[in-house]
Order: sequence, then structure tokens, then C-alpha cells
Amino acid sequence: MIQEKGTISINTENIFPIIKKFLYSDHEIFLRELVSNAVDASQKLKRLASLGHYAKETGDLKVKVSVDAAAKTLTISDNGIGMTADEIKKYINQVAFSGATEFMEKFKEAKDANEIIGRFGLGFYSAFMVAEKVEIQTLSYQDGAAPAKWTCDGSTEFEISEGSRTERGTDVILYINSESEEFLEESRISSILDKYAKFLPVSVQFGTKEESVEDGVDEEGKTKYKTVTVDNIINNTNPIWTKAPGDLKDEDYLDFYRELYPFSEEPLFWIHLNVDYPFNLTGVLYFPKLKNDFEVQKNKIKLFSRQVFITDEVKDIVPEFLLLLHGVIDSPDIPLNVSRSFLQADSNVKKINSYISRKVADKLSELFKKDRKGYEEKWSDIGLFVKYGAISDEKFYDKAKDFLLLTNTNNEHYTIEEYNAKVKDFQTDKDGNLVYLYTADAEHHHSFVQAATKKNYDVLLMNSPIDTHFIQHLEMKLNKTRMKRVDADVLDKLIEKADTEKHQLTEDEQTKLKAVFEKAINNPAMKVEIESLPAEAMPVTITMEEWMRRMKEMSKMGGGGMMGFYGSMPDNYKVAVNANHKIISKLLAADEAQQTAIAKQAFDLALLAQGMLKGADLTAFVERNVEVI
Ligand SMILES: Nc1ncnc2c1ncn2[C@@H]1O[C@H](COP(=O)(O)OP(=O)(O)OP(=O)(O)O)[C@@H](O)[C@H]1O
Repeated sequence: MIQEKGTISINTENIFPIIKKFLYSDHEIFLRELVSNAVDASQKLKRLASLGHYAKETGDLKVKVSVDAAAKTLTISDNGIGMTADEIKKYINQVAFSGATEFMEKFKEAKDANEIIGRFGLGFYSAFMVAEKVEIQTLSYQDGAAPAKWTCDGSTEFEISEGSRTERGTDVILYINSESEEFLEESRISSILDKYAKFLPVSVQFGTKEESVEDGVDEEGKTKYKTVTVDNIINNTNPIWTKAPGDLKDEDYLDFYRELYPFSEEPLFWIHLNVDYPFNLTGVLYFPKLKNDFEVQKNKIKLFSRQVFITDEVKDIVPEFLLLLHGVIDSPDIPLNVSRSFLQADSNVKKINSYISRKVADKLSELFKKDRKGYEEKWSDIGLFVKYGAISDEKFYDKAKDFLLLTNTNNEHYTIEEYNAKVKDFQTDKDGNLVYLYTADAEHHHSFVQAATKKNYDVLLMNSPIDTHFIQHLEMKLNKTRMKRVDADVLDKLIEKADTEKHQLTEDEQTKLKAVFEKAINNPAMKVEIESLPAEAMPVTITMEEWMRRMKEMSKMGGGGMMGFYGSMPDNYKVAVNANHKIISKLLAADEAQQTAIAKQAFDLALLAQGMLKGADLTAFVERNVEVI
């Protein structure tokens, strides 16, 4: 018997075609909405009971999802508070629109289902994305409540009549429409539940599963097993981020990590986030082993709102450089259902962002202070991340400068302050600038590194993918400090001292020497210069100017504008001829053919020492030298 017919109170002609049309991109979230409603209803009952407003047994609170393929229905049931017919009218019929007119205006720019659902409180109505008809069978927890039934076929017409439920709670039955039959497949439902409901705070059952349990002992005294059918509970109602850190052991964190990322290597360490003012946020963030491939690691943080999975695109909530972390963040204060641009401007989001950044810095600082050795061992993994953070987040840099390590070619680690103290005596130039020498490849720059070491200079290893940027950043941050790659110039020019000795060559000899080398090298990209270097240094050294090389590297990494311009310039090198080397006097005294031969040989040796002699030049060099023996 139909008790009441009515019209859902929105002023638009028919809202459902609009919902269907605009929400089609992620239909599956209807299940998240309905299961969350069922969980809410269960929790409300629990709360009422704990406050003494519900005297009866709450029983085992559980949400059940079931599919009936023959009837083409999907049912979400709970034994929560239920609804009276009046409540249905109030909560379901009066769709929580701020106004249908506003909706009509806004939906035009809405980009995804979340946006519409969140902004207009359409949670329940998302069912109509997949159902041609929805039925509610419900019985309120209140004494003397009558069961109620509500049906609606997706038009704005609904019916309320007497229901058939005999137990407290609600069934929401979806008559799946013909385009959405995928939602009648168990595997599909299973994977949606796994995605959104895995950590809901109330048990969610989907079908049954077989389990093997102990069944006494056989004649020989061996344990017997039997197979029993049990409810298939798809969620862990008590994930670790909801627990107090004091109650958890390392193993719990590692187990949870394995649960989230089954095939990943163990994380390095983790941070338990827990804050309730000025915003609410819990979570556990793990530091993965990064190595050098940080691109593939993004999108590993999962965002929850009261244990309901929302998204793993946390770009706007987590600082950029922290996107490399793994783990979960749960906050009811993040406006999850609104648009990107809104998120970016939201003040809670900004606070959360800087809170996380601060927490991470504190954790790193604590690790560094507590266990320097352990920290150094992990540096190859966390270094990339800390440097990335230091570059992209000013506040993080301010903290990180105390636990940011510089590693030298002997694999020793120093903080910036320690390093300054270490190198300042030898590596301060005549203008009072401290010069940090570095290499990206100690093997390749072996001759340069060795020459530097001989002079009591230290060389840093800068070989991670972001070091080009990091070097630039350090230089900007550190007062009177220059970063120079060991092959950026001859050593005496890299760190110019007041007392550099002068060579004895006359103007004339220098011009002649230069001409000889230019002719022998015969390459306009190689700019010959006569330098006064220690007699024991190489006769010829080939260098590329620091600044030019850096611009080129940046352009390779995709810098636009001027970077692109530098990138397109040909490689220009400086060929430093050591005027103090003993072969120079020999060369000046020789005849023209010999001069060219000596110059060519000295130049090729320099190329060889620096790993730059290749192809036909290398072959010619080897052949020439074979002839000599
Ligand atoms: N299974 C249920 N048991 C009891 N009440 C329910 C149930 N499902 C929905 N309701 C009632 O209907 C209301 C409207 O649900 P709906 O999902 O549309 O919006 P909401 O849950 O309030 O907000 P949201 O848009 O965040 O989902 C709920 O607030 C609740 O009062």
C-alpha cells in the first residue's frame, strides 16, 4: 500500500539525467558513498549507545554488500540507526542542495563527480549513476518505529510506503541499469571495495570465503584441519594510523607498509603524524628507498577522510618534494570533494602542507642527532629527497641545512658547517671566497681530482640527478662560496691565490706557442691559453668554464628561455698550456714539424687523461704511438 507519493524537493525538472551525464567519469564512487553512509549509520548507533540513548544490544555492527546477478540488484545493508519515514523525507527527499538554481549554474564547470557530490551533498543520489531504480528498506532504532520503504526510479517522483525490514538498520537496493552491469560482477565490486573501503572503521562483508581451521587431532596425534565457510570481511577496521604511536612496534609499521605496498622494499624509516589542532590529521609517512629514480615513485601517498579512501593524488595537500614519500594521510578537514583550485587556496590545506613539511624536517633532524652513523648510511637514499626539499621549500632548507650532508670523493660526510671548517684554510681564494670543488664522476675526472688532492684540496661528489640544481641553490644560499667543478679550469685558476707564480715566457714566445698549438689542434672550439702552472702539472689541460657548462646542463634538463639558448651553443673548451712545463722549452727550440708533433701529442694526452679522446682521433693516436715503439 502506497502511503505517500511526492516530488523530491528540487526545482529543476529532472536532476538525474544531469547527474548521470556529468558524473560518468568515475561511476564507481557511488559504492564509496553508500558504504560510507552505512558506516556512518553504524557509528551513530554506537555513539548513541555509548551516550546511554540506546538501551538495547547494538550487536555486531556490520555493513554487508551483496550482489544478486539474477535480479540485477546490488544491496548495501547495515544494522545502524535506520530511518523513520519522516527522516527519509527529511534526509533523502530534500536533497541537500544549497539551491537547485545554484546547482544548475555550477554543474557546468564541475569537472568530476567528486566536485558535484561534495558540493551539493549528493552522496546518496550518486546511486542513480548506475541504477535505474533505488529502493530503501529501513527500520529506525527508535522505540516503536515502523519499517519504511522508499523507492525512486530516477525521475523526481518517489514513493514512501510501509517497509518490510524486521531488524534495525537499512538496506539500499540498487536495480542496476543496463549500461552499468559491470557492477553486478563480484570481481569488480571486490576491487572497488578494496580501493575505498579497505580501512573503514566498521566491518564490511562481501560474500563468504573458505578458511581452514584446526579440527582436533587424528589417531597419530597430529592436528587435523577442516574447511569452514566464514564471512569475507574486506577491511581492517583499526589501521595503525588510528592507534597511538606508543602502542605500536616497528614490526607493526613494517607490516602495514607491506599491506599497502606488497612488493616494495622495506622503507628506511617512518613518521607517525598526529595532530588535532588547528586541524585534524593522522597518518603514517614512510621514507622509501629512493635510489635515483624518483620519477616512478610518485602518487604513493593515499589520502583518507575518516578512513574512507579518497585519492592517491595528493599533490595539493603534500608539499611537492614530499610526494616521494609513501603512506597514508587521514584528515576530515581537507575539503576533499572540491575542485583543485579551491584546494590550492584553502587555508587548512596550506597549514597541513607546512605541518607535514615541519614534521619531516624534525624527524630527519632527530635521526641525524641520535644516530649519525645510521643516518650517513641512509644518506644515499634520503639525500636526494633532502636536497630536493631544500631547493623547493625555503622553510625546509632552513632546518635542513643542519642535517644536509655533503659527501666527498673519499665517501666522507660533512654538514655544511663542518665542511666550511674543513676546507676554509686551503680553499679560500685571494678575494676571500670559499671555493667548493666537486665532480659528478670521480673516475672520469681522476687526473683533476688527484691534482686537487695533491694541493690539499677536497673534492665533493655531486652525482645525483638534482645536483645541478642543488649546486646552484647552495651557491645562492651560502655566503661568499663558489661551487666549481674540478675540470672547470686549471687548478690555480679555480682557486686563485695572491702568490701564484708567473712564468718566464716573453710576449713573443707566448704568441708563437699559442699559434703552434692552435695549428696542431685545428679546432676553433678549443681556445688556447698560456698559463703559469706548477712545473709538475700536466703540459696541457682541457677545461670547460663552470658557468657555461652549468647552463648547458640545465638546458639539457629542460630549462626554457635563456637555458635553451645556451643549450644550442657549441661546446667550447679552454686548452691551458702550462708555460712552466719542461717540454715547452723543448718545443720552442724545435723545428716546425716537430713543434706541431709535440703540441699534438701533448693535446691528445690531455684528451686521453680526461676521457675525451674518441673515435678516429683515438685510433690515429694509438697508431702514431705504436710507430714510436
Ligand atoms: N544507510 C543509512 N542509514 C541511515 N541513514 C542514512 C543512510 N544513508 C543515508 N542516510 C541519511 O541520509 C542523509 C543523506 O545522505 P547523503 O549521502 O546524500 O549525504 P550525507 O551523507 O549527509 O553527505 P555526503 O554528501 O557527504 O555523502 C544522511 O546524512 C543520513 O542522515
